[in-house]
Amino acid sequence: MTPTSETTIHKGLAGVVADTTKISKVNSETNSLLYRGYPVQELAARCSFEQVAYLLWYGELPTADQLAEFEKAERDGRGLERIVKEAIDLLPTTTHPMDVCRTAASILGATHPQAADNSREANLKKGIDLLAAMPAVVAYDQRRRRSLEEVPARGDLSYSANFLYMTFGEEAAPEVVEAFNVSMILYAEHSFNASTFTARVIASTLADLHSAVTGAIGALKGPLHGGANEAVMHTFDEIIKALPDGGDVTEATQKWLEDALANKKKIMGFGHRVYKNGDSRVPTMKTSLDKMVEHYNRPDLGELYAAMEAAMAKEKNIKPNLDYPTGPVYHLMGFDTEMFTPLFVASRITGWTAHVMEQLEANSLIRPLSEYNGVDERQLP
Ligand SMILES: CC(=O)SCCNC(=O)CCNC(=O)[C@H](O)C(C)(C)COP(=O)(O)OP(=O)(O)OC[C@H]1O[C@@H](n2cnc3c(N)ncnc32)[C@H](O)[C@@H]1OP(=O)(O)O
Ligand SMILES: O=C([O-])CC(=O)C(=O)O
Repeated sequence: MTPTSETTIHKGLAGVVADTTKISKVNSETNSLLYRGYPVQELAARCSFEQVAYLLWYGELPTADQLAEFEKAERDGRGLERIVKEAIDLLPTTTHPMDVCRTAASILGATHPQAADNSREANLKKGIDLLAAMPAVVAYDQRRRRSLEEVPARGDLSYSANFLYMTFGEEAAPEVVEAFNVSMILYAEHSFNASTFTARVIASTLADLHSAVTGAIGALKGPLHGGANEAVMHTFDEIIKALPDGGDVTEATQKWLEDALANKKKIMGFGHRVYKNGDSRVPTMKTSLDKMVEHYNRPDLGELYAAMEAAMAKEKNIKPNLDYPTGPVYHLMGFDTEMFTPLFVASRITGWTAHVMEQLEANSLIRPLSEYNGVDERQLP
């Protein structure tokens, strides 16, 4: 079929249902999100990120024995091979951490013994190896930017506790580990978002899983997608910088927003392609933010968060998405702003790879059509 000017174009594929999935259900009418049928809020309240990763990949929550085996595989894979560290060391510290993650994912693929094997069994192994390695990549990169020595992984800690330990060199408080675990669970999966769809497009050509993940990292980097969690913090920094001593945060935020909207800027951390009445994950993450604001005694950040949310509601009637509360949570934990989206990567590896496996189970090359609107056929001079 050759599209004509009468063909309906679905710009940005908005509203297009491209395939079925059993992995998650995003329901904008009920403002809900299910992973394999379970409400994400319940998973965040009662499960570890490791349990959720297992659920996304295998379709069911693990039994105690299955979880023990799964956790052992994740803990065994925590170290970083020398080649990955050497490659990271070759990159200047001006390199964006998302480029470091993308490079690391590519090297992990180039050196994986089962790289070319696209069986489900091999892809599960590659998935857990990536899940185990990415925290080490992020922690290694964060520390080298601060001229600090690498901290080796601890096999006696959970995924989240070890992630924080490797990054900051000391055990985090239980409430901080809990908030981090919640963020990992909420970021894990969200149906056909741009980076997951990228992974599925790449998988549909029968390329290998690491290629799909590497491409997905590139798609996540943009500020209209995962990069928004960093951008939220840049917004807060700008408002704080412009705030005169003893100035009113609400007024300063309102002014910043009016200027930004007058300049036709998109306000990062707000709006969503699917949810038009608020993101299902925000209330859970906001509760974690409140706990972190209290834990670190930073009511000023809580105030700024509330001021921008209220100003956006007044000016545009647009609600926050998950990146809005997550950015300040990671800031309070001590991560550099540029490390926020790599944290999203570490979590979303689970969703991406679950989708790669699902795509391969009933594959069809993803190749839409385009309507040509360039110059008519003509002769060479
Ligand atoms: C984890 C995630 O990836 S969640 C998304 C993270 N991304 C962001 O936070 C970036 C900021 N948000 C946005 O740019 C958008 O809301 C998107 C890209 C997420 C969704 O966009 P779309 O569904 O394509 O909606 P679209 O951009 O067409 O917006 C519809 C209207 O709302 C406005 N709008 C939407 N979001 C915003 C925003 N954040 N700031 C200002 N205006 C906005 C648009 O300007 C547009 O207005 P118009 O009709 O007057 O032109
Ligand atoms: O679904 C989307 O378009 C973006 C998003 O919230 C996510 O990937 O978590």
